[in-house]
Amino acid sequence: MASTPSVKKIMQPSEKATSGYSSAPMVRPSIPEGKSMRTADELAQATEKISVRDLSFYYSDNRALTDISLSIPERCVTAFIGPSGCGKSTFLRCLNRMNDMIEGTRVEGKILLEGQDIYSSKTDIVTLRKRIGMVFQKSTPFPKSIFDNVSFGPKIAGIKKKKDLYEIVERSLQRSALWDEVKDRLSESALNLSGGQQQRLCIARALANDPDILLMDEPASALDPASTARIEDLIFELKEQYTIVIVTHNMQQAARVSDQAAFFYQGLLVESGATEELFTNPKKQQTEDYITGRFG
Ligand SMILES: Nc1ncnc2c1ncn2[C@@H]1O[C@H](COP(=O)(O)OP(=O)(O)OP(=O)(O)O)[C@@H](O)[C@H]1O
Repeated sequence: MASTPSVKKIMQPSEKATSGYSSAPMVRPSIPEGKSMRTADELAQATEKISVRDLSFYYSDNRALTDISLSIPERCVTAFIGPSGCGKSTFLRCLNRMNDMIEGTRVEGKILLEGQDIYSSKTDIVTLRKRIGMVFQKSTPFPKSIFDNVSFGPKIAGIKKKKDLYEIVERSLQRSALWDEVKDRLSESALNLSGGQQQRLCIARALANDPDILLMDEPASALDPASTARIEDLIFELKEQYTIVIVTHNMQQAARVSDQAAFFYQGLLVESGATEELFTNPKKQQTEDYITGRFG
């Protein structure tokens, strides 16, 4: 007989003594001025790219996500925030079915991509993962040339002509803001690039598959401040063309790059909304406590 999944409860602020609360001064992340961040009204009017409905996710008998419902607007940046272990990465991986690769996992509920349930038996996973590219925390270039790294996906997809591949490589590297730095050394090993360049190469590799959604799991957490700033600028530029979902521990980063933010805690979506509002006037005390650094 299957055992009952464990259900985690939300910690109340009154339990702060044992829940990672800090006595450090509260610091609210500042919303940068002059950046074209979508307002709540604009988000409400944006086309819905992904609709998550009552999603629960299990690692064997352990429920890691409970009844998540969230709308992800097209051509906007949505940031998932929350303390370690709250389920941000698990949720991100649900969006392109990367969790399918982990044995014993199970999903309840629906994720609709432009109205089509990605967990339907009719979904072709290869096509889905081409449409929804992913960039990880640690850059993972193959030990091959810069050109081969970026052209890898298109080659697998059957594109053979050198000229076509070159065009894709050039376009992808331009979009990932790396072209000018590498155009004269495309045949050099990707492993010779700096950490920040390698991460932009991985973004180019994802873009080469011509996705319309990019999932990014802590894409800048291993980088120095200058490389982080480049990735953040890039995310801001890419949202003109792509729907972007980013997991970040860094509140300032979420405030700088995202239009919408979703705060998770212990597998629950506590609150989501326009970043500007969530960071200045959250509806829930828990959100306020987290974004001002009182716990987590
Ligand atoms: N492969 C796995 N097998 C079993 N349990 C897992 C697996 N990956 C994550 N979990 C569990 O699921 C829960 C959510 O983890 P997840 O990595 O999604 O959280 P997170 O918010 O992304 O954390 P972090 O910010 O530390 O990366 C945790 O309890 C974690 O232990």
